[in-house]
Amino acid sequence: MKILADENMPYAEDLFREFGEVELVDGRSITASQTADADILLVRSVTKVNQQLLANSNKLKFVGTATIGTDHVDIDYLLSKNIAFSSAPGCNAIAVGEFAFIAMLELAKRFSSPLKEKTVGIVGAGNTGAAVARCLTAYGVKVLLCDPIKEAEGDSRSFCSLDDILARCDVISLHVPLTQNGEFKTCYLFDELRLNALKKNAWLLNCCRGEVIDNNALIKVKQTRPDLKLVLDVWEGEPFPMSELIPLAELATPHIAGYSMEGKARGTLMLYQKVCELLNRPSSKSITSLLPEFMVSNLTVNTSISESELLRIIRLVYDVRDDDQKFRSIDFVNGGFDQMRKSHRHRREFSALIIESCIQSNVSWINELGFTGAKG
Ligand SMILES: NC(=O)C1=CN([C@@H]2O[C@H](COP(=O)(O)OP(=O)(O)OC[C@H]3O[C@@H](n4cnc5c(N)ncnc54)[C@H](O)[C@@H]3O)[C@@H](O)[C@H]2O)C=CC1
Ligand SMILES: O=C(O)C(=O)[C@H](O)COP(=O)(O)O
Repeated sequence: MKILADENMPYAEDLFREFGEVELVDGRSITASQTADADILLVRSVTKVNQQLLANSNKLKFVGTATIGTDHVDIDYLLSKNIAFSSAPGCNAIAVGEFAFIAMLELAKRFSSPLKEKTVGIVGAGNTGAAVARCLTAYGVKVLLCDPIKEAEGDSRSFCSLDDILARCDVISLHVPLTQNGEFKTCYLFDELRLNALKKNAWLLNCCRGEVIDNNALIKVKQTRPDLKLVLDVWEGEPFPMSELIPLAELATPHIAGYSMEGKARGTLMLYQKVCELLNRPSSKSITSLLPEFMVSNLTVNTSISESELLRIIRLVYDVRDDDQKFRSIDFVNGGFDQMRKSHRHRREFSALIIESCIQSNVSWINELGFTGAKG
């Protein structure tokens, strides 16, 4: 059996070699001739999986994307060809949630404007949106949710309209899939009108898909609204973001909000489990067996923790400023965006750090944030 996998999919060889020969390829430039003799195709968000790519793929039984988003896959085409498909829902939701929370703490410090005093609006209350909300709620920040689809489905959480979010929130974080049609389409959900409706001094974070914000409109609005602060992890036209937009963002990164080692491992593992199911084979692997040891094991906190101290602890696990700084210096024309993503293997989730607190009042919120509590 031949398994063709994106080379930017950690642990693909370790997990899939039990099924046959694993060939690693550049996902961005994968061709129809490469997929022609594949039985299993494993991709990430940079591969457009469609009729053109699969024109000669007569043996293909399964396509898996180790991502949450599926806007790069023509799922109807796969269905029509009887090719099984799976994405990895939720695999990197914790990573995105922590990334957005960390970015908010960084802005709070940079502008001496405490996060705890803000109201944060989350647009899209699925796996990633809920993960951000979990961090914020654990930390005691007021959160409003906007998700008309979940609301219509009868989800028991309370929801606001997008207009409400725009009017009431100091911080807005976007967590919707990219959709081109329908009543709730998200392409250019944030157009010039909505961008101009943001509250004075608002912070806008985009960790979902670049096209959810009209990037040209964002450049235009930002020119007359220096009060707005932007965190942009995703960009229209990746891997070539608009060069004028990058300096306008406080934090700018190359679509790596979901790139924790844990998130990537979970994504690959979820596809491995799907293939086991498809082939009727037992799945024996777990993510702990895949992950390397974290550089710090235990941390003991002796006092109550201020916001800037929390950020100092978090920077031990992941310092987003490093990625921001590197991003601003990469050579976009010569593949810098993808290179930075491929070599991104340093980030861990909060759970990698075991925190013991001598102060009882710290314990529950530290654990709710996702850090691991010390055992007895
Ligand atoms: N930057 C990164 O590295 C990553 C980006 N993503 C992106 O984030 C997106 C969301 O991921 P999840 O939260 O896991 O997906 P999800 O499917 O769990 O949740 C998305 C939510 O958005 C809601 N929604 C759809 N249209 C909406 C609209 N017009 N207004 C408000 N809510 C709307 C849906 O009802 C759903 O509850 C993915 O589709 C992917 O494109 C996901 C992971 C990593
Ligand atoms: O899961 C998603 O959806 C994402 O956006 C991924 O985190 C993006 O990673 P790549 O698939 O582009 O490596």
